Amino acid sequence: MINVGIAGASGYTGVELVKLISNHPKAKLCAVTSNSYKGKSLTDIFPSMRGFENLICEDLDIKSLSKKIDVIFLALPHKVSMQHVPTMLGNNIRVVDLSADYRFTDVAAYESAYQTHTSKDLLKQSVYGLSELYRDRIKTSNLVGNPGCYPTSILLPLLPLLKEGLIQPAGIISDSKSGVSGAGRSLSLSAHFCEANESFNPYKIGNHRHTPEINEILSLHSQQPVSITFVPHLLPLTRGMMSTIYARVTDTATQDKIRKTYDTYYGDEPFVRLLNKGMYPAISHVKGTNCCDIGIHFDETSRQLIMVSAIDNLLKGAAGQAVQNMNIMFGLDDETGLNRVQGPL
Ligand SMILES: NC(=O)C1=CN([C@@H]2O[C@H](COP(=O)(O)OP(=O)(O)OC[C@H]3O[C@@H](n4cnc5c(N)ncnc54)[C@H](OP(=O)(O)O)[C@@H]3O)[C@@H](O)[C@H]2O)C=CC1
Ligand SMILES: CC(=O)N[C@@H](CCC(=O)OP(=O)(O)O)C(=O)O
Repeated sequence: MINVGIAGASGYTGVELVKLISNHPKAKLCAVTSNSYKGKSLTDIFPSMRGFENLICEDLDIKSLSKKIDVIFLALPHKVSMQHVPTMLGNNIRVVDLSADYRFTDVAAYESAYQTHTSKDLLKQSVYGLSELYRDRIKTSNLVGNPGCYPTSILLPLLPLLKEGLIQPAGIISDSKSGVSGAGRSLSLSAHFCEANESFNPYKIGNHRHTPEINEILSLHSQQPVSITFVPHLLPLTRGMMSTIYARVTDTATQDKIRKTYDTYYGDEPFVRLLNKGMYPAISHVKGTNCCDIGIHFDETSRQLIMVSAIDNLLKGAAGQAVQNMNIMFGLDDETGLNRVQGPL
């Protein structure tokens, strides 16, 4: 059994982790932390947990946690994670961090999008947690920087084609949409029901903090630096995310080669589903699952490739992928504890 702690269990990704770990056949939920709900039980915060999981939220006290857990999920805001990670690793606790604090290898890129990094040395040691593409490094890692939700939806369709030289690194555009839970549980005006309901709008065009994360990973796998045009939108949905990505193909690309490349990379992957020609993803088809569905349209005449991906931002975009990474770190099959669909579809 893997003994698990969840820091930030009172948040949206935190409670998804609680649900997944409570149902995981090889993991035991041993500790949950929260500042504002310290001393309260999980059912006080989320009444839907009544009868399923009733742990009491405790302080994030690393000495006390280290006596009962092997691994911790940090469902905490950026900057808060990096205040705790060095001490956790020093106390032999393996870490999957859902914040952006350990996603970057380039300190300057992190600091340009977030804030001064207080444990820069660990960026060399941390592994980017895009499970399908970084599995070999995740296996032996003590510190995984779980990807952002938008980057997961964009990198999964793009990376195989970019690595195999089938799309041009210049001029990639992603038009992406997220449900409101992507903004977290603490109230922001744009997430207010009256603002988001029955509406649809782009935001942070040209200055979203996921752009440097996406560019860094794409550039690491490309012959030349990549600078993507990324336009996020807020959808009036609780959860779910879709990215429609436009790229020019290279001279060698054909429909057949594109499909074969996806088969090579994802044919054996349980959570990436390439749809047949003429079929496209829908948020309702991935909601409650850890899957990323990908549909493509290739126009031979214009040499334009359109990739459409859909994920559940709270699962493959956060808690589900984090559990997938824990499974990889502890030598389990990726699917362990993740092969069920949550909620009605
Ligand atoms: N929502 C999403 O779709 C995705 C989120 N992420 C990332 O996952 C992380 C968690 O996100 P999400 O669950 O949405 O956020 P929420 O705002 O819903 O939850 C944040 C959690 O952190 C705790 N927290 C806040 N401030 C502090 C602090 N100073 N010290 C200790 N704990 C604190 C909060 O509760 P309390 O005050 O009770 O301690 C709460 O449990 C973030 O880094 C986010 O960027 C990544 C991918 C997708
Ligand atoms: C709808 C919405 O507001 N989405 C968030 C997604 C951020 C997220 O959760 O990712 P990180 O972990 O990188 O912060 C946003 O655009 O900032």
